[in-house]
Amino acid sequence: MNTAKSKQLYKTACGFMPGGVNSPVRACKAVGTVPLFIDHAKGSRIWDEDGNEFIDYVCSWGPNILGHCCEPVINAVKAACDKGLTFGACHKGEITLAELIKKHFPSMEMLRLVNSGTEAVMSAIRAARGYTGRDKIIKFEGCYHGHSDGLLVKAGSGLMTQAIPSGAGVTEGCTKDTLLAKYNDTASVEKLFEEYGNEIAALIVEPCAANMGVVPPEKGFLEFLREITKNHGTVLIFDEVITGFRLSEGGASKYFGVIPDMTTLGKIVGGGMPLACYGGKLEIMQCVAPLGSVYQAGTLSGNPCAVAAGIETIRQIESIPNFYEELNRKSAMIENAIREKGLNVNRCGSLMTVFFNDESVKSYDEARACNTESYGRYYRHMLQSGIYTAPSQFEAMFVSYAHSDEDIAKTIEAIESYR
Ligand SMILES: Cc1ncc(COP(=O)(O)O)c(C=O)c1O
Ligand SMILES: N[C@H](C=O)CCC(=O)O
Repeated sequence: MNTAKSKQLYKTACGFMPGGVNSPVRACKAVGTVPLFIDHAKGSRIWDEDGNEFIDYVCSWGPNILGHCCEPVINAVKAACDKGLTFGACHKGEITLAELIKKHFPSMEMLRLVNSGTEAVMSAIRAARGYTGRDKIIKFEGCYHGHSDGLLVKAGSGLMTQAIPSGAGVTEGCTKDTLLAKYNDTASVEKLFEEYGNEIAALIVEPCAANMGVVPPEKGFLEFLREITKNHGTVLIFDEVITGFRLSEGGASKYFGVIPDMTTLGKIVGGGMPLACYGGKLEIMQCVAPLGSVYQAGTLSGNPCAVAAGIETIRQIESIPNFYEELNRKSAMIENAIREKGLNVNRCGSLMTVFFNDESVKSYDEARACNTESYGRYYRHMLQSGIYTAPSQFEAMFVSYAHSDEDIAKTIEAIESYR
């Protein structure tokens, strides 16, 4: 495979951007390659600057559940662009999108549109603190909730890939109220509530962890979190930036049947544009300015072009019969091929990760114990076979509706030929 142009572009990019990238997970150091520079994409496929074609399972880290360049979404964005890129003022689309979100996430009684998952989570936590008048929060090791200061402690995603335990540049003051629990370990949560019970404003969790690789919640874990937070007056926040509109149209909350107090959404809800949101119980959201004194704002929040992409993406999902069943069917075929190869895999709906570990992975420690060199070898093999997957052991593989049976067959062939 010729990647000369990507290599040259990468060299140039390194002179302008840290590590040549605008988000660390894109750097491919962990898998022993340089990043591919993407020229264009369509459906299930992406093409790099050297003209190489790949079946894409990164899907922009989740948003492209309909595949790339879904025509109705592109047309909706074009129409919105024609009317103006940004107003910094109210417009009808915001209401339409909010209605659609609330229809599928009824526990988001009121919500606010923002520009990124990081902002959504940061704002949800601020609202929870304002509402409860408490300072402390619980997060789980290996969960990633964006790059706001207080959450960069034993976080997943790029921090796990680069083995950064807690981000430099984050003051002790910012993280002193962040308590750490272990995913799928109820005792670790109980211990924190015994010690800090009435000081804990919020517990935030990825309801299906996908930033230490995919680690689904064990049976009863989310129900336990619901119960213990309720008993202590702590706000339960489901960070559904990845799982929202992915596991079901009502996200992980509907999929697992557990209702949080607050939810954060990103990725799919913006249809590939910079848009995210947070919301939840009315009495919590009423604390947000201008109704209340929890301040949160954004020049580009509710951007009309991003809102148009979000609306059309949700409408497309709604209009396709058996949408999630189809995603599940295709994902199960890939999962089976990985298992038949004797490799370890975790799957939840259309999210999955091949783990290079002999044991099944249920926790951050088990994920960390994986052989990342072997993952790198697997990644390079898949890439050479025309399959583009996450360049890190600690990320998810995303299956989209645009992946055809032929794509799946080609992917399975690539898995089967892995030695
Ligand atoms: C679960 C989760 N929460 C929050 C974020 C932060 O979102 P963003 O990258 O849009 O800031 C991400 C991904 O980046 C995520 O996977
Ligand atoms: N794991 C991250 C989000 O899901 C990947 C996106 C990024 O940080 O660039």
